[in-house]
Amino acid sequence: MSVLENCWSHCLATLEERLGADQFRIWIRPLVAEANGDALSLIVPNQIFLQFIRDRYMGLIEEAASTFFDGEAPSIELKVGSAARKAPPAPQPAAPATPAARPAIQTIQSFAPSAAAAARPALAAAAANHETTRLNPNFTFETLVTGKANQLARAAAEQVAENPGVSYNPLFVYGGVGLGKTHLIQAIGNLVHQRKPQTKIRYIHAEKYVADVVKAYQHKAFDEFKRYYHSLDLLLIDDIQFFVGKDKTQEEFFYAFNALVEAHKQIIITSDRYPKEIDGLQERLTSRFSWGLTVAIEPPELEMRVAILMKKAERENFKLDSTVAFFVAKNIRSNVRELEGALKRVLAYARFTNQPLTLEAAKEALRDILAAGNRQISVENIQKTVADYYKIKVADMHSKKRTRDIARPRQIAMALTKELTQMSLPAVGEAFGGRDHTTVLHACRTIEDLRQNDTELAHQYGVLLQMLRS
Ligand SMILES: Nc1ncnc2c1ncn2[C@@H]1O[C@H](COP(=O)(O)OP(=O)(O)OP(=O)(O)O)[C@@H](O)[C@H]1O
Repeated sequence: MSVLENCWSHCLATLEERLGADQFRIWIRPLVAEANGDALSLIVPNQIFLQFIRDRYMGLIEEAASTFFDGEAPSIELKVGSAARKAPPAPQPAAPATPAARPAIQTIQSFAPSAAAAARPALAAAAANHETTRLNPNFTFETLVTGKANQLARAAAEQVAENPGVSYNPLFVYGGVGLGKTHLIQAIGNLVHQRKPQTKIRYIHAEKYVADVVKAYQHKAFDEFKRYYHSLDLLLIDDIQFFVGKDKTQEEFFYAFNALVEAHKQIIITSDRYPKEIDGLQERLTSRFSWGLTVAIEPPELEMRVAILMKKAERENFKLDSTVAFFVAKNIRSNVRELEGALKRVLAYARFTNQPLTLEAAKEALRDILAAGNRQISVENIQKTVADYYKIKVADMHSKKRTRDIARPRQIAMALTKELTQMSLPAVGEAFGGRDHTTVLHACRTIEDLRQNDTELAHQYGVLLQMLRS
């Protein structure tokens, strides 16, 4: 191996660690390195790729190369060429699980009704419902794409799956609609089940838990209800905000929570909000929720959205062109569920019309969604949404006031406008009381920095993004 080849191997190892497996596989692995005199040429498959690598990853590549040469990076050039691997090597499509190997849907242990309970028809029906408790076998860590938006949450989840009941109890995962909370916590359930099939795991949506409490109440079967829930090893409870206003449910859950945590059994909870923001949950519950670890899942950034699209397309045995993936990811920014919906639509369009999946075909397939999206997001809409959220006046978006409680929301609104509209910096400045474009740039940079370093602000920004895109 030449020195430059060695250097590239070093870069690959560093980048894989820094970027995570999915982004690495999609963006870095297709690059082919060639020594070109003293320079290192990286051959990329197409112009879009080239631009993307230059914008997003060149800094990291140069940094990695310079650590190899103790601070003296070789010159690195990007070239489009046929030597590059045309596409990320497609993983083997998941082999269809044979019933004997693994059932398509895995049934997890549930409580067995007592003879007396079974004799009561409604409770027997409730018990039968428990029998159908399911974890989705597709919701695994392998199928979960990782990026900045969820890497902390994933790391915590993996640790909990390694050592349930030990590291963080409860693990509380929060984030907006369709960002992968259910996927993540079911991945924990699936991994624990795979490693220790005898573990008593229960995944339940909070609404279903409420219904179970109601049934136990109607049939005076609280002892059985308690026996069942208090005997679990791992309880995954999804969308706990549905407990709001349900006092009896909250009381029962409080007992279950205490019993399980005392016995070092693991509880994992999701919600669309930070625990203390869930109005209508008893204080004794919200305070317990922060005993363990609370982690957020944020809306995915562009690279992660592209990675998700590529991965989902691969699972459908479809080789998605990166230009098309980019186009979809740039335009569908609200959440992963919608991204999946858009991908299905694009794939279906190509299949039905029997056309190759070109950029034009993708534009056509998503025409109405894009038109609706573009209609909704205007600077006025952003200013109003942000002002309402922070309880300030819309007029403050245009005013000269500089107090933090007004200036910060205004900076957030400017950053959102830059992100969600096609407006130029001067146009954004104009819309915010005739400010200079440098003020807008400063606002965007400040908010970008705060999003990296201030989790509360990052969460608020994520919520606003979702509100504006929905
Ligand atoms: N990082 C990711 N990688 C791959 N797929 C993802 C990712 N995040 C979300 N998804 C997919 O997006 C879809 C929606 O995710 P999920 O249901 O877990 O969201 P959620 O946050 O629980 O939503 P809700 O708030 O509506 O309950 C699922 O099909 C899931 O597999």
